This record gives sequence, structure tokens and C-alpha cells, in this order.
Amino acid sequence: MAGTATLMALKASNQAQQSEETSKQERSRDTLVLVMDYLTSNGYSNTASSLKAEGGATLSRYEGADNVDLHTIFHDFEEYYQIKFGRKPKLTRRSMDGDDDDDTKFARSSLSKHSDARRRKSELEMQKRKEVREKARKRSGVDSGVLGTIERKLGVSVGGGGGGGGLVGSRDDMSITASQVGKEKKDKDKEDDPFQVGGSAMQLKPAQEKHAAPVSHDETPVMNVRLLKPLPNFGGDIELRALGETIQRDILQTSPDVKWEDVIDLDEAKRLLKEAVVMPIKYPQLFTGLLSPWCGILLYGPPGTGKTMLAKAVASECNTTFFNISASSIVSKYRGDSEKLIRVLFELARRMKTELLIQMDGLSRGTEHVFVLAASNLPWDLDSALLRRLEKRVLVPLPEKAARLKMLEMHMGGQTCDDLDLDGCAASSEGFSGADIKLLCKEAAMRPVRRLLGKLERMESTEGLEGGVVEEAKVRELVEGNPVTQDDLDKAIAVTNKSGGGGLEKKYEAWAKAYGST
Ligand SMILES: Nc1ncnc2c1ncn2[C@@H]1O[C@H](COP(=O)(O)OP(=O)(O)OP(=O)(O)O)[C@@H](O)[C@H]1O
Repeated sequence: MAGTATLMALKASNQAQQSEETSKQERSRDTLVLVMDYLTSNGYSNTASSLKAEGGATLSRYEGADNVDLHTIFHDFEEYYQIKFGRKPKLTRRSMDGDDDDDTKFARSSLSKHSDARRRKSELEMQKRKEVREKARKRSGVDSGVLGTIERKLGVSVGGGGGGGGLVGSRDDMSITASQVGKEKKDKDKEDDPFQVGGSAMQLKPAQEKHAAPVSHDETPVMNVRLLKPLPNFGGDIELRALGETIQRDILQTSPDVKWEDVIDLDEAKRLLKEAVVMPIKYPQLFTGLLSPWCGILLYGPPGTGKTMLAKAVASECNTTFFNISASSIVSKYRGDSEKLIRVLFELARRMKTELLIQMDGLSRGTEHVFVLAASNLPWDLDSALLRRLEKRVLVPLPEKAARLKMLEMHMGGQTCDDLDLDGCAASSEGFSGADIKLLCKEAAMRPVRRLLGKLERMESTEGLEGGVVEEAKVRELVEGNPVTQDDLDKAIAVTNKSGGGGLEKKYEAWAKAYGST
């Protein structure tokens, strides 16, 4: 029995050793492949060819995967390090024997070829460093083959001891860093505890910011700044935590301060949102059993029609936390990792107890409930499984004439204007979105300012104010004598193009008939 156990233990240890060896080899191969990709995409084609030749057939059979390159790895490592230690990692250091012009020389040599003399010199230096490092490695029993090749081909010095330097830190550097990491980790463990206030600094706001002091009305309006709890540690999964940080950066920590009245028209959408979020918070007793609140609402329609405004109104009205996650932040930043990002998003939303869940508990009668408000310009491209979960789908259309008139009145209300034919403007701005109307008004209001700027410049020179400014009272007087005219408004309509529906109105309506649910 004892003999069998020993045999099995030996076998297991042998297997572990083998798999470690395989991983090491794969890592070396992957490093080379990524370096080769990097060299090729950065114009070091000769070096890349030599590397390929020297790497042999194995290297030719591989190429970098779609969603990874050296640059991304460095970037992600920097982010991870920044999150963990609150500072950027030091990846390079100035070579002791390099002169101050090295950076310029490097830049120049990146564009042109090295001179022979310089190449010989650097080869000699590299050889010297390699020998030093080899000795050190022999002492520590670490293999040097693959890295040695990379160093040579990159022309990068990977120094041993104190005198090294170059693009990549030496292994000696790494081990020093690692031991510092170990030390810092001990000191930081307390800070990194997700349940300790005062932990990971990035996502925490000082407590006193929670109730920002009111400011005078001409300053930024009072924002209800929220105190976010530190991130959970996601069972120690560093990657998930980093994703969590990304999402948390997209959480609006201030109340967006948009009221229902600020959103013109869109009564159907407002009704549904109130029904789904606002009222269940106020009257949870009414929304139980079959009447449990909606879990997801999709707002769809042309760009600039008020979908984001509606979401902000919900967030302000219910004092909920607003995660504004756009498709681009999901797709571009973590290419290929969008599933993970979504998982973290939900994980985070479930754990945001102080702000979100206490509110959401009201909605979900104690179970962890997250309400999803999605917005899309292209609803027909959405996955049907996702659509099914967005129980209510509301079209947010281009504004009708009456709504356009209200928008024009709202924007032009604060301007010094002649008697403007806003009704006529509303009639001739058919097809404009709310955002287009805002642009149109800005353009109209800008025209008198342009005239004024010329006058102000002339005044500066006649009053000997070169470089100085004309008195505020005088500027105000000039503004009052220079209102927005009907001609300004007409010209603004003429130069402002609709960005809205792009002729898709019929398509939105058809989709609304087929899939809409209000
Ligand atoms: N119904 C509306 N009432 C008041 N303002 C509006 C309305 N619709 C649009 N606006 C104006 O247009 C701007 C852009 O609106 P918003 O960001 O809500 O559009 P959106 O539908 O989310 O656009 P996109 O689909 O491109 O993200 C708002 O800041 C606001 O000034």
C-alpha cells in the first residue's frame, strides 16, 4: 500500500513538473510570437525576419491571437498595477552608461537604421551584459535561452545588477519588484479590503463630499454627490476587479439633476418609467406578486431624441445610481471580454448596497433586483433573447411640431431676442431631433456674439486695452443692444442639418408595430 502511495505521489509530482515545463515553453513561444508581431507592426521588419529565421519552424506556425498584442498587455498591466498600488509601474529605467541624448537617438534610430559603429558598440555592450546576466542566472539556476534571443534581436538591454536597463526590466528587477510587492501587499492588505472604507482610493469619495455645499446660482448647480462603497474583491479575481473599476468609472457619482419637466413631450416613455421605477419605490406595497415591477425597458429611436435625458430623469427622481455603460466601453476596451464585463456589471450592481440596492430592495421585495434601462438607435439589430428580457419597448420618436416649439421657447427663452417667429421655425424644422433644435438655437444665439466679438476687438484697440478686457457692464450693454434677430434664426435653420432619423422613421414605426410594447 505504502509503495503504491509513493508511486502515485511520484507520478503526480512528475506530471506537475511536466505541465510546468510545458507552460514555461508555451509562455516563451508566445512571448516571441507577440514580440515578432510588435516588431512587424512597428516597422522593424529586418529584425522581425531575423527573429523568425532564428526562431525556426515553430515560430512560423504561430501568430498573435486577435484580441491581444504587446501594447495591450503592457497597458493592462499598467492599469492593474495602478489599481493595486495606486501608481504607475516603472517598466524602464535610464541606462547608467547612456548619455542624455539617448532618447533622441533612439527616436532617430527608430526611423533610420543604426550606424554600423553604433550597432557594434551596442552589440558589445549587450554581450557584456548578457555575460553578467548569464552568470547571475547560472547562480540562480534560471534558463536564459529564449529571453537572450529576444534581447539580441530587439537591441534591448536587459541588465543584471544595478547597471542594467532598457525596454524591459531585467529578471533581477522583476524579482526585486516582486519582493517589494510582497512587502507592500502586507501593508496594503488592510487598505485593499473591499469592506473597509478608505480602501481602494479610486472609487471612494471623501465622506464630506456626500452632501456638497450649495453654491450660488451662477455657479455649477448643486450636485448630490454620492458615496460609493469600495469594490468587492470578486473572490480575489484581479481581472474581474479591474473590470469592475472600469465600470465604476462609468457610474455617475453625482445626481444628473434632470427633472421630468425638463424632458419635453415623450409622455408615454415617462409614464412607463415612472411605472417601472419611480412608483414601485414610493409604493412598494402596490407592486407585488403578479404586479412585480418591470425588470427591463428599452428606449429606442433616432439619435438625440431624449433617451439619455429620460434615464437621467429616472436617476435624479429616484436617487438611483446611474451606470452609463455604452456599447463602445464594453466592446472596445475589453475586446473579446464583453461577457465578463457584463457579468461584473451585474455583480457590481447587486453589491452596491448603500446607494442602489436599498432602493432596489423596494422594487424586488428583498431579492437582489436590478432594473435595466437600455437605449438603442438600431433596435432591429438587438438579439432576440435580450429583447425578451427588455419587457417594455418604447419608441422615442423625433419631436412633433408642438414639441419643437416648446424646445425652441425653452432654449431661446434665456436669450436677448427680437420678436421671433418661433412657430414658423417649429414648422420648418420638421425632422429635427431635440439635439438638432438645441444646435439650431445655439447657432442662432451665436450670430450676434460673432458680431459682438468684432466690436469688442475694435473697442480694445481704440481704448488702448491691448490684451485686456472690456468692462463687464459695457459688454452687457452691447449684448442687450445686439439681440438675436429673425434673420439670425432663419440663417441658423439654413445651416443646421438634421442628424436625426436618417430616413429611418418608417423603419422605427414598423419595428414599433412588430415588437413595441408600451
Ligand atoms: N425631449 C427632449 N426634451 C428636452 N430636450 C431634449 C429632448 N430630446 C433631446 N433633447 C436635447 O438633446 C440633447 C441630447 O439628448 P439625449 O442625449 O437624451 O439624446 P439620446 O436620445 O440619448 O441620443 P443618442 O441616441 O444619440 O444617445 C439633450 O441634452 C437635450 O438638450
